[in-house]
Amino acid sequence: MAKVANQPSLIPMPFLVIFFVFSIFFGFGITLSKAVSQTRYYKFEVEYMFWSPDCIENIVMGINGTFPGPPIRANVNDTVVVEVINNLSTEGVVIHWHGILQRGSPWADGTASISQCPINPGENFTYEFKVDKPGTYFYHGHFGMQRAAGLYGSLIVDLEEGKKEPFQYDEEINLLLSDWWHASVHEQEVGLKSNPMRWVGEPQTILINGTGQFNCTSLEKYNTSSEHCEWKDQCAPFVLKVEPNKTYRIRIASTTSLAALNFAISKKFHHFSFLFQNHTMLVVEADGNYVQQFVTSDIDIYSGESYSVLVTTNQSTTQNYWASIGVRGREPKTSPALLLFNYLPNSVAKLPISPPPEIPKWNDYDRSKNFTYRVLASAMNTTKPPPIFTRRISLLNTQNLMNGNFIKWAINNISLTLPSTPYLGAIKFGLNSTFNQTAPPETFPKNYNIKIPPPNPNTNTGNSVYRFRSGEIVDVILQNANALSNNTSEIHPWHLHGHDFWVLGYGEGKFSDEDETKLNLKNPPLKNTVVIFPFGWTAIRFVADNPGVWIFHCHIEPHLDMGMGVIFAEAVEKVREIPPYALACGRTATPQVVPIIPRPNPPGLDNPYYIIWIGLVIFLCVIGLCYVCLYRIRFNNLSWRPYLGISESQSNQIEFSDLSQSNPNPNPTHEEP
Ligand SMILES: O=C1O[C@H]([C@@H](O)CO)C(O)=C1O
Repeated sequence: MAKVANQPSLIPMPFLVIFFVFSIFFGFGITLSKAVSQTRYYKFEVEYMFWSPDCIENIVMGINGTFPGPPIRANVNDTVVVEVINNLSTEGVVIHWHGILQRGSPWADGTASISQCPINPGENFTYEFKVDKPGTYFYHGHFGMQRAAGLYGSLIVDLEEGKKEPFQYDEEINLLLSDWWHASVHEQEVGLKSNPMRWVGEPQTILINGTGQFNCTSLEKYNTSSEHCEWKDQCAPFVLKVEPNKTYRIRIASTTSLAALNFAISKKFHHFSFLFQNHTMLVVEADGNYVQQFVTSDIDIYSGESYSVLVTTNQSTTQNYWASIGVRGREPKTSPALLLFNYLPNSVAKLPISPPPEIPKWNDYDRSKNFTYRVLASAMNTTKPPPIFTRRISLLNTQNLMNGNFIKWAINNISLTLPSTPYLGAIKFGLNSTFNQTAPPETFPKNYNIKIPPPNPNTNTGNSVYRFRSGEIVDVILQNANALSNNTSEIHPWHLHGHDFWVLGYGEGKFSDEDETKLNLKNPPLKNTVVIFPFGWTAIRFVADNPGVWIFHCHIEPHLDMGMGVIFAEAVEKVREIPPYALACGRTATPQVVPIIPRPNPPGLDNPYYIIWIGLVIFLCVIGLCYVCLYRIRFNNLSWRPYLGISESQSNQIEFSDLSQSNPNPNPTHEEP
């Protein structure tokens, strides 16, 4: 009788066990990660439409028939897919996702001439990007002055489900602030390019989530019995219905074309303070990064910035209260917008007994600096700046003349004019003739006097690029200077695409060696937009670790239009796929019909429950398979033997050593004694 040998396995046992365990983790890992991260699909049809943002009928650039565009909301690690359909009759369009870093998707940054070609009228383009950081963001047009035309909306990224913010609140309110002109952006743009230049002037109205009231004091507006101010839907006064003794997270983002704003919630230190409200704000987030929390009665917010503040409704419940939003940094000609905190169950018609909080004086720069300098990184922000830089670029901001007459803004005496071929494609494919290959200046003359108008008021225009190797640690010193008029220097909020940067410091006058020693490497805030104050400097640091082409520019829309920006190209050789339609213009256009980027999977597949089921089925199958293998091996039910050409009965007679033979004898003659 043949001795039953220890059963060998076709697949060694340890391997099977590893495979088994790995399958479980892998199956579950995929299932869970898919279940928690989703793809959020949006379809945006961009069109001009009649609208009355401030009760005066005008034309706005709306999305899906609404102004501002629909809010986008996603969780960290989600993928956002936005199909943009251009329904404008005669203009191209692009949409930039402000504050989203676009790691691995530089083509989706939505910047005309930089990351892509404008989407032609009647055509569409699908943006697809991952949101990897929680925070308060927004999106807006980035072609010509389409942001000023009203092409914007908010974009909020929440933490992954189940994760908690490091602060507590009961409810959330989302405010997107903007400014509004009655002159069309076409008129504004032609004015800026004319000789003599026709400046856009101050905005007519400040809008809160797209509504404001022109030429009608907001107080009148809130008085529902006022005959002077018609109460129309599209410009209804902004009312925040709040419940007493709750904490609200107010997300505030500014997409203004020009105005620096102040959001004031209370009036401090007044003799009759018992008459006034004393709401306070606790600042907790800036540009999608947690900050060292501090209490304030008002915040300054520059175009391109965002904040989250916590407000507790702890005032007398018998009243309603005002908050005001007014202009800072430029002599205001625009009345502040008002916002009513309607303490429920009070009627909305109950006007507050305390007057609206006053906006600080527009040119009280010390106050502005005091606020801005308080924004520092929270101790929780573990990303510290590298201690040294490997490259420093000093950018002198001047207002200047071009060809003797045209007014421009210039950086190191170059006023940016964008090329027709997007840089991303041009650099990736080595199309050197599409833009100036001479490197732009890394600095400006040491003896430049920033206190006087440019001595040689004659700027060049240009489109050259600062190129960075992967991993370079870049410091940029933004140096402000006197504009064309004597004793004038303006505020500029600078925004960098593709990165957050550390704000290492601000200072007065010209940046010096002494300033260098005072830079903050301990807790500099991470931001995507930072201000330079008049006649001052601001120092930032970032690591060039995001392959792509990114614009760094003044977020004042007319200033960018007048050339106030530079182009950073980072390790473009590492950029992988660029959808062909993104490059279907200029020298990157191909002669044949360019396919439009295929639509991703139908939304149903991304339903998390569906994915859970698929994952579960795969998991059960793997378990079943492993079980069958292990069972058969363990209990000698060797039904796989036929695959080796062995019958079940014969197989029982085989010694362990026989299996080492490559072709076991089908008619064994040898028997155990
Ligand atoms: O760029 C600008 O031009 C005008 C003014 O300087 C010339 O009219 C202004 O206020 C700006 O910010």
